[in-house]
Amino acid sequence: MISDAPFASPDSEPTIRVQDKTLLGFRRSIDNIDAALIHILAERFRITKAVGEYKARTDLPPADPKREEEQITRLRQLAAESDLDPEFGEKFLRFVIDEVIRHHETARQSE
Ligand SMILES: C=C(O[C@@H]1C=C(C(=O)O)C=C[C@H]1O)C(=O)O
Repeated sequence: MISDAPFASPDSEPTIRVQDKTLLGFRRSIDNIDAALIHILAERFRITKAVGEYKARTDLPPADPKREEEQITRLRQLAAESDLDPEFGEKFLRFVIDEVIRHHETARQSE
């Protein structure tokens, strides 16, 4: 629950105060990180769009399972070294790669 009230009423869960300075400080950092993630993802999709167009022009298949496996292995390793759950790292990358392949299939159909 989010509230302006300084105290939680006794029978409810603790409330999050919108002026909580500590929480606001954390959230400013989260806001910057989320913005960076969006910019990084946008750049990645900008380049994979070019890859999709190139593959469609040159009759290459949309997906490259060997390359995906190499990337996933590499990024699982990086995740482990950075204290990020490698399972989560793989799931996230798989989600992104599947979307890229879908775009490549569309590019191929419209070629
Ligand atoms: C971007 C490519 O196309 C696909 C998408 C990949 C990705 O998003 O990392 C990797 C391999 C391919 O299945 C590529 O072949 O490099």
